[in-house]
Amino acid sequence: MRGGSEADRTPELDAESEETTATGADPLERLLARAAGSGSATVLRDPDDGRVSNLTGGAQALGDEAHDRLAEDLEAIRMEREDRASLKRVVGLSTELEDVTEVEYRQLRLENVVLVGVYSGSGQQGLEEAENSLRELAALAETAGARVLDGLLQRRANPDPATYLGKGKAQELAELVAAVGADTVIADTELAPSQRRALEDVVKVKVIDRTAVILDIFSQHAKSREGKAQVELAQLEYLLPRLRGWGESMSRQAGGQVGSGGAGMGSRGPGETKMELDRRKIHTRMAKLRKQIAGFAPAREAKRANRKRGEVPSVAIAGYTNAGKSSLLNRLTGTQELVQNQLFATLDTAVRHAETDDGRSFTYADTVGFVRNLPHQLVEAFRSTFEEVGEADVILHVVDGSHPDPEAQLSTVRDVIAEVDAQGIPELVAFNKSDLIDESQRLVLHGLVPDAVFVSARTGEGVEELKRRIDAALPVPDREVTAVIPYDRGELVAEMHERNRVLDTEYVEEGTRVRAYVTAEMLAKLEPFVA
Ligand SMILES: Nc1nc2c(ncn2[C@@H]2O[C@H](COP(=O)(O)OP(=O)(O)OP(=O)(O)O)[C@@H](O)[C@H]2O)c(=O)[nH]1
Ligand SMILES: [Mg+2]
Repeated sequence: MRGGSEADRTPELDAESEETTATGADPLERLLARAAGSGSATVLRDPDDGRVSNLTGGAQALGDEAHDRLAEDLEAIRMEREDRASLKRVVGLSTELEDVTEVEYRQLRLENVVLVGVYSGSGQQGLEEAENSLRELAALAETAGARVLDGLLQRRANPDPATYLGKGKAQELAELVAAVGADTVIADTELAPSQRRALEDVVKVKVIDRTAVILDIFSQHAKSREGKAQVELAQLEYLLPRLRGWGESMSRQAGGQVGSGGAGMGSRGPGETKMELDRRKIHTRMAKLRKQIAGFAPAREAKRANRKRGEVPSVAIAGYTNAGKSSLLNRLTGTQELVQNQLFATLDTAVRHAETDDGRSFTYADTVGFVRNLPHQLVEAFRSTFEEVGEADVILHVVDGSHPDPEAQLSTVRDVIAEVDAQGIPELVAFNKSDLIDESQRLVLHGLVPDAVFVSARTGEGVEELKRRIDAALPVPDREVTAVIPYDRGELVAEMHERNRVLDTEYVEEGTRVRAYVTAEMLAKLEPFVA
């Protein structure tokens, strides 16, 4: 049988050479045939990086163990083959409209996009990770106002330095784009300017990257003057190295589809109009923005210091975008914070007042959501809104428990918490959307963070427990005192009720006799009346 021949010891499993191998069209068959003879060493050459890996080890009889190993090898080979055979389509990405009433509004700026990504990890995990990232990109694109038609992934050791996808795959992408009538391709990465141009040349429609989409969303959503300035600065930083040749490849295309409906995703904000400005003007604008932003800091600090001075404890709500932070805040306080099934619905920090069950007041700060691979240009903008978290007494870390990869979300958020030096602050993890979580998922989440609270901002499940846990995590007045407060100093009694913990009250002739746990600050004020 052919399995024993020398020449067959190192079968090349390169997709291209598959069909042309003289000894048999199918590497699976070849391997089976060889295994049926005797186990000889099988060496696979990875066509991506040319590395050689030994898959089955030395020669041995085909015992149970060898059989298992063979099965594993076969599976690995099958997957390799599938990977190479075609681009992987990620299902369920399409955001085509179901509700016709939305059509009118969205047609104004509708872009039809196809998403592409390159991943290198091997096996199921690498693929899942890449798929999750592409799903998130789909949500981002939708938030930016686009309609996602399709999504493709290519497995490759490294993105192609010239065209991001390999040449052949880029051509396939071009065919798909034409077939579905897409007018934009979004790459799940930050493309080098030359990659973007080269890929545009192949696919013949506008190509943008993940960074551009996120910047676009931020520019649409920023409301405060500071937020707007920071986002514009980030956009200019992104634009600057991409100035040369921007749009060049487009104008080379006969009747390019780009620009027909005005500026689209990735080119709103300072993009299109300022593109004609020369670099010097952009630099001047950036310097001005930086100065403006620096000017905002003292005001922000003063506001924060004010809250600190009053010693009103604060809870910062942090978490991934779309985790349900604003929904939960609404549940906890009965306020109406903007809630949307969109990424970055909240871009500016909102502060709400609340009270513990025993009447102590504190504040909640809703913060901007996190996103995987936050563009580095935005890190500064993000950090300044996030600094508040560093001043909080408690961090309420909200995680979407129904998300496919909550662990990655947890660690992304914790990384940034560490970056703003807030790791010392007590963190309370709430797995939100418990209405969407089944028992097995609950167990997994419980394993991730054993003392987390399960809540549903939608049904209200767990909200009372969460409130209790927040109460318990807030700084406690811990100095026991008994004081008799004259009746004309009623404001002190009120303050004790509000910021401290009153154990009991009794009305005596000299005034109100109060026994309480108080903070150091309160104790100083009570000094003259201590019994
Ligand atoms: N099923 C379910 N959906 C929820 C729950 N909480 C929030 N949602 C939905 O999740 C989406 C996002 O909610 P938001 O409260 O805006 O999320 P956020 O974390 O504030 O998001 P950003 O402000 O964008 O960072 C909305 O569509 C909510 O209706 C929940 O407990 N269960
Ligand atoms: Mg929000």
